[in-house]
Amino acid sequence: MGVGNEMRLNKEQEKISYMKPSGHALIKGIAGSGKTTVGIYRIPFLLNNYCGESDDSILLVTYNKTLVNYMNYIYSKIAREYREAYPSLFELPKQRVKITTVDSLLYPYFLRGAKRSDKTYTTNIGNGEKMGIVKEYIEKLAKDFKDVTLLRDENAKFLYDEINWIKSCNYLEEEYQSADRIGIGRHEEHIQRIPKNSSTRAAIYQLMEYYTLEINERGKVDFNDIRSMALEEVRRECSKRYTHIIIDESQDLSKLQLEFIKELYNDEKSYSSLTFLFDSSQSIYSQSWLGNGRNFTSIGYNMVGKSKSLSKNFRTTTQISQAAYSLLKKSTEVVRDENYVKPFLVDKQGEYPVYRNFSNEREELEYLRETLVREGRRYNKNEILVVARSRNQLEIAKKYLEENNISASILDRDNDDFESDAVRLMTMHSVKGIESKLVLLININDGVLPYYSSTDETVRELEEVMEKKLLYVGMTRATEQLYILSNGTPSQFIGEIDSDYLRLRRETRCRTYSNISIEDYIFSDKLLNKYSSEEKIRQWVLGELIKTYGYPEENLEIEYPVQLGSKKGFTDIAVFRYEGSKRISFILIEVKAGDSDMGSALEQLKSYMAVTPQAEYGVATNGRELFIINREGIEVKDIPEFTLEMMATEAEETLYLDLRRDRKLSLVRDDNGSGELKVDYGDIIENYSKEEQKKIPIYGKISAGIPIFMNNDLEEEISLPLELLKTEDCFALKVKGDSMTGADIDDGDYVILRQDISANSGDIVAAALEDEATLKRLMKMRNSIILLPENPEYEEIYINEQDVNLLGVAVGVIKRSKNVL
Ligand SMILES: Nc1ncnc2c1ncn2[C@@H]1O[C@H](COP(=O)(O)OP(=O)(O)OP(=O)(O)O)[C@@H](O)[C@H]1O
Repeated sequence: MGVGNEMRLNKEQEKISYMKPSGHALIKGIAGSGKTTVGIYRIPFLLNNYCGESDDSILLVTYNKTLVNYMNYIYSKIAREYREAYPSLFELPKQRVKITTVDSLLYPYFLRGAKRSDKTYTTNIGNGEKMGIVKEYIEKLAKDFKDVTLLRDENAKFLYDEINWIKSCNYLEEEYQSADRIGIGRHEEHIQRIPKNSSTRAAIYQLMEYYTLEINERGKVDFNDIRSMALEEVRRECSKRYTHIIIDESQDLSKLQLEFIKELYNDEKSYSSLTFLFDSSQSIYSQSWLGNGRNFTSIGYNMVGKSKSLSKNFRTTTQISQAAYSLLKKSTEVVRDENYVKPFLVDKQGEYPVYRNFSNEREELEYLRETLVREGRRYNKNEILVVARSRNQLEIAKKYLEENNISASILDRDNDDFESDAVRLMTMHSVKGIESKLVLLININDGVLPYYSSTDETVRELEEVMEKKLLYVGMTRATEQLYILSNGTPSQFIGEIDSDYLRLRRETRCRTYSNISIEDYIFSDKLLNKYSSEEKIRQWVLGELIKTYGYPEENLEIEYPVQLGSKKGFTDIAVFRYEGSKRISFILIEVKAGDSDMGSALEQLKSYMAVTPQAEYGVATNGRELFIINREGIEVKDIPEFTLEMMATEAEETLYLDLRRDRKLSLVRDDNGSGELKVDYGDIIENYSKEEQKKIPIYGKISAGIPIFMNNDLEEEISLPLELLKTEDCFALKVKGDSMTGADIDDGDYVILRQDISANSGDIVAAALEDEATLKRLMKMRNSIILLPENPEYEEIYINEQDVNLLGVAVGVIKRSKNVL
């Protein structure tokens, strides 16, 4: 979570933060929905109201040291900022409140236990030594368990994970034999990782026992030994218990850790509380107990009637949320979890995530460097977070950046300087719970993500789900802008993110490359070689011109001839606009196959533009890289979107939704110089002379889906019959977003609004919310207003009547595309 000066808890969050404590409770919430926020805000509330006795105290606990550091950092920041406004709220007697990790609570008990048994242990055991022991005993056991094919050297890493898992669950052998592995065995069709009651499980259990004995004999312990010894010790005697415990990221705690926390809970007071903050979509460890689908009853709590959900992501922009959810949406393992919370989009306008693929690591690093320099103009270094799957990849990136004079620092459990003036680097696992304005996920390659610990198919299927959640965690860390980079073959998960939500460049509308099937090719009768890889790229570009930029097919041409001296050249695509009936090829596009060098493509493009004086823009792309230049050959952000003015005006036909009369009309503008407008009412066609029309101004975009900044720049004008507009003052806005699609209002349409400051229930209105504007259907309640989207993916906006600044009431819509109705 971050610190927003004006952050106010929403209703759901307020209810949870200030609810009367009554035993155990479950707060489920999607990434960024304010679970940690609620946890932190609940502390002063509990302290002031439910900590009356001298032994009462509060514990906020999680598994991850970095997150604890971060929570303390945020907590003290909030305390500082809000102390003046709410002196009582943040004046916390420190000794009554503890924010810490489970393991640091555990450790003293482990030490006490070791002392009691007169033993000294060291945790100094490296991965090499661990694997060595596992392999040694695999060999021994393979002789006794001849039918167990898993007992092979190459599965050592997997078997080691399994050992860890058994230990983290504190299982006896018969419990392990009947345990649902990874917890998703609840659904019959799900695979058991290893068959229950099998000799394979017997062998693994024995391997676990041998392994533990061996390391203990060497005077060493691993984390699970520490935890289980501590659990034994705390059960013998607990030295401090807490009246209120809040567990953040509870989905990722192991059973041992959860059992330990239970021992610290003083449930004897009438106002005691144990709160689990939980998100099944973010469980990223195989040892996670609850996050892998296990019911809370498995740790002794029945959550029926005790759970609440937070479903709005306040952290990321709508665009980043859409991309992140699209990754999880198709994963049945994730969405069928009984604790899965369906996310709702929050209107928070931003830019789409950028996805780039490079041929090698060096190119990717260079792009990372360039991006950091470019984005460094908008963000401080410590607002930038680079995230990779492994520590090793971070080391490589850090080295490269530092060689290029960009200070970078790897944040981990020992380094929690969130404010230092350096780009922050973190692994995907340690970044959980944390956020940053700009996030760059690097090395999202095949072989890196998903990472498999075994060649066993069933194991891989299960690990795949976890690895997908890991990418989801990474993506949902960005509050403003997200970049996803890969090199070589990209991770399979990239293809699972809906390409609608990815862009090749920031500030360019063009979506990332996606494969179009040959049956859907356009201009297919004109294609010389349908099967070429260049054609794939061209079809993707054509698709973008039509879907993203709104150009009708009539405004596009392929193999457009240009005269180069005595020779004829052919540009791959030309985009036209019309001035009256004059056709102007104002964008020329050169496409190349995926691995082509862009230098020569750019040269070719420039030569074509040089002999085509009307060409204002040139585009060159190979699907991976995209260059957009102007006539001077200088790179520009984007090509223009299609506008009605670009149509051939001799028969410009548009569709108009008359909202007042609920009818659809066709408008045809003649180009005989008279400016006459013909309106087809269905039963009658009327002609309107110029004098019978009214010019209305079109302002900058409004968001139907996403409130965006109002832009007062006058863009252009539109003429409509006076009869349709009546005498009122009207203006038009261009719609952006998809939250009103149920009312036939789509992205790129023009909505005609009557300037007004009052509206009736049921009207579609444009309203300004602070500096932002949004198009929604208005409903009046007693003292408040609900702004309703017409798309089930979006949530309604509740607002006090006096806070609504009405811009206008929609009277009609000019459709961008005439094919939609
Ligand atoms: N009501 C709100 N209004 C505006 N911003 C909010 C609100 N609630 C939370 N936020 C902000 O949203 C971000 C995410 O909050 P928080 O970290 O508490 O979510 P979380 O559910 O714990 O997320 P995750 O599980 O992804 O770590 C933070 O920046 C927080 O300040």
